Amino acid sequence: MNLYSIKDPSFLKQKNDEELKILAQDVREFLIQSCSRTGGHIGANLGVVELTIALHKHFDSPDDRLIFDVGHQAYIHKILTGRISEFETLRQYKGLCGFPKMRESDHDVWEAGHSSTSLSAAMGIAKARDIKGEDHHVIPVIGDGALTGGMALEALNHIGSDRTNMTIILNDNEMSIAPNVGAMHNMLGRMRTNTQYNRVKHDIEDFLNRLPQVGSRLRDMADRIKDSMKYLVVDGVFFEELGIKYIGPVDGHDFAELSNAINISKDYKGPVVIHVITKKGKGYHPAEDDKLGKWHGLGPYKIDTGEVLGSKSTPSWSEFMSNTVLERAKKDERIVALTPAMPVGSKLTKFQNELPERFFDVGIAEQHAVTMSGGLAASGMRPYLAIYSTFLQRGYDQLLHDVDRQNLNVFLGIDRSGLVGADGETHQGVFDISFISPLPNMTLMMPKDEIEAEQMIDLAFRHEGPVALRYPRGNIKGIEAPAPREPLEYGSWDTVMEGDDLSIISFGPTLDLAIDAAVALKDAGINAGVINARFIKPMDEEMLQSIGYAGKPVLTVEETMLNGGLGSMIAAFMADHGFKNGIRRIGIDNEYVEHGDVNKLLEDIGITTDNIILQSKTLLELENEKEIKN
Ligand SMILES: Cc1ncc(C[n+]2csc(CCOP(=O)(O)OP(=O)(O)O)c2C)c(N)n1
Ligand SMILES: CC(=O)[C@@H](O)[C@H](O)COP(=O)(O)O
Ligand SMILES: [Mg+2]
Repeated sequence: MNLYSIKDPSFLKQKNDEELKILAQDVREFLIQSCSRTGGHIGANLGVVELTIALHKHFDSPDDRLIFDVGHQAYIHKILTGRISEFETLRQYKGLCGFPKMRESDHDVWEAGHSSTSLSAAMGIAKARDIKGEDHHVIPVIGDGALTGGMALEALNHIGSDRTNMTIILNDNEMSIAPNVGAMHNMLGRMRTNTQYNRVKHDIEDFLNRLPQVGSRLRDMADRIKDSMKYLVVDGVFFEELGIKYIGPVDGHDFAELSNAINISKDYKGPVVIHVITKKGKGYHPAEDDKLGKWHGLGPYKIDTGEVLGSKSTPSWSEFMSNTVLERAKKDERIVALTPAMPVGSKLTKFQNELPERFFDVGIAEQHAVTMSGGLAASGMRPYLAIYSTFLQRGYDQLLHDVDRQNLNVFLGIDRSGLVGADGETHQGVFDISFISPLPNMTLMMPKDEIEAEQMIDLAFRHEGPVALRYPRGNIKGIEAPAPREPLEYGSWDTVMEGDDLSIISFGPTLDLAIDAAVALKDAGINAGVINARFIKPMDEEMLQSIGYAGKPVLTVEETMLNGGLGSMIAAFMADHGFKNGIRRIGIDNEYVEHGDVNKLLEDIGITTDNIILQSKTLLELENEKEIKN
């Protein structure tokens, strides 16, 4: 069929299974073609083509509420709700979002990007339905990876005890981004292979139903036999014991099985989980055969070979960090590495292969990862926890209460610090400075290049107390065979360009923009100094005092939120010490930054060389006006 003619999912009601199969084929073909040009979460989406079609056929979205966990697998949902023509702009600046987005469609009733939120959201939506006396279905769709997240378990605990009516779709493809891990994953594996329990249970139910006159004592006895069967034939009937009816396992690529399971669930009063077995990457060989998680989400690729396009000149920051830590770990047995489900993104697979006994992928469990790092440190180990800036948000209390408060030697590698681009609002790594800097014992750094990063790694493993090192998405500079540098002086900033007219203070990738601006300003007769504020906490107070006494205006440049960023800390320092220097700050002002090419986003925000030049000039003009008035 012409997929471009789809306006909403209502057409599915008339389709039989054979027609749905053809539709699924067309959708797959479209996804493979379209994502080869734009990139995106192709593997996850190819796995849920039939499932999403079946959900839209049997439920009535948007009255019935489909809630996609993480939301990276909602492309088919977007196609079926009339958004196919926007796929050429997927994850691009001002284009279609890679996750559900309420402003795009009424069918997107919940937004996400972070994992394991769907069940709590579903509980809230279902409770509101019940309080308001409404009558619609609530259908959270959660993956086996997302089920390893603590929030999902907290929600199940509530849903099961409350017996709230909803249909939970558990999409089990045995993969998180990497192969899934953990006891929950092992348990699902046993359920997947154990169809015996369901068959026996079904046979008994069938038998009882066919005997309408059966006496209550006989029925009670049969029910007890049926209940005890689960202990005999299944390792753990986790969901049923929680009070959630379990239907499955269901072949997630078979429309008849899916329809049957969904229809049973619709008649049931109370919570139901349908355990759907799918194959990530289904229908496209490179993605289907992927055991490493590369095809979970990626950039444009060549369809015939599966080759990922785009040149890679230097190693990524993640690769550099993980490999440098690995080299140190080979010499220091106290060093262990942890990741909450991101061994692929954080490039820790080499560490995992070479030192498996000192590597922990704990699943999507940021809170656990942070506190476990604390536990390791409390016992004399030197844990390195690689964690994306955006996902560290979920481990904040653990960072504060468990790690920082106890002043433990945990080394956080804060991956994807700064703007990340295509994933957008939910994933920009721009809040960590604001939430980490108030923690009294924390050291927070960001290097300007990999040489400085090496010095910081060295410092982090020697330092007593928690240390966080931010590094961006993207690649290192590839500096050739540098001379070994002196160890970093703790808390010291570095003057990279002298200049008396004003000080431009920056760190990390934006430092280069500041240097370019200062060079251009020199040509315009303005003597701008540039300072590398490589320690965000503690700040170099000696240097700030000297700037303060010199009365130099200050321009700060950072790819983070202004509220709580370095600029605001410098402004507070100046005010607290009675300095009246003029200060301007460049950074992100009180808004969420959407998806798109990082350079375009930086331009929108004003984190550019041109704007640094402009703001420097404005700052100096304002200072001159101030002087004239005085
Ligand atoms: C809190 C949080 N941690 C980590 C991630 C990164 N992440 C995105 S999808 C994903 C795997 C999810 O696996 P699953 O739920 O099984 O979905 P699948 O991709 O297999 O369909 C991970 C780890 C995230 N989005 N949110
Ligand atoms: C959906 C999700 O959270 C991840 O798949 C994320 O998109 C990975 O981002 P990177 O590509 O930066 O590793
Ligand atoms: Mg999965």
